[in-house]
Amino acid sequence: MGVSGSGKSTVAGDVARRAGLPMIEGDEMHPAGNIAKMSQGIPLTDADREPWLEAIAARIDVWRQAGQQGVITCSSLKRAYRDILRSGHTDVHFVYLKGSYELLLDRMQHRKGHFMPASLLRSQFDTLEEPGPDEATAVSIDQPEAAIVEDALKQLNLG
Ligand SMILES: Nc1ncnc2c1ncn2[C@@H]1O[C@H](COP(=O)(O)OP(=O)(O)OP(=O)(O)O)[C@@H](O)[C@H]1O
Ligand SMILES: O=C(O)[C@H](O)[C@@H](O)[C@H](O)[C@H](O)CO
Repeated sequence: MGVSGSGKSTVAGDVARRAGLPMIEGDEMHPAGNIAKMSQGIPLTDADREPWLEAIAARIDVWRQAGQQGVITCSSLKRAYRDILRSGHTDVHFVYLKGSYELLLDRMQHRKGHFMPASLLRSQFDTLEEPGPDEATAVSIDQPEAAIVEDALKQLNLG
């Protein structure tokens, strides 16, 4: 979890590979209307995000029912969103990729070919309810990718 540009896709891909787990890109589960909105620089509302979060929770439940683990990326900005993803279970572990607005803006401005404009970063931070240690383990993104991945694997007891 983390705001746009925090490295969810990058880190989740590495973590999944290292741990031998399947990985799903949460952004690919957005309804088309959500992608269209973000592409136009319009922030999503709670109502826009709800069906998307429900779809991700359902996908997690498929893994749960199969007795399998997996890695899935999702911004998960508010506690209420994380509640939807947990859906009352204690087996959903969040890794919060934490970084400053300035660092993220720089990364988003240098990223090519992504639908999310850097202009939406401010609203991502405005929406973000940072998870406390009761909800997630935070990993600083102000370090090389490999170090972030090591931290995440350790926090998840996968390393
Ligand atoms: N540790 C890092 N150091 C430097 N650049 C990084 C690091 N991690 C990711 N990046 C770069 O930052 C950008 C954002 O990363 P990425 O696309 O993985 O973020 P994201 O959270 O999945 O974004 P979004 O939610 O918007 O899809 C990419 O260009 C990526 O290459
Ligand atoms: O909750 C949200 O506003 C969205 O999930 C965004 O965070 C994007 O999907 C994603 O991060 C793309 O950049």
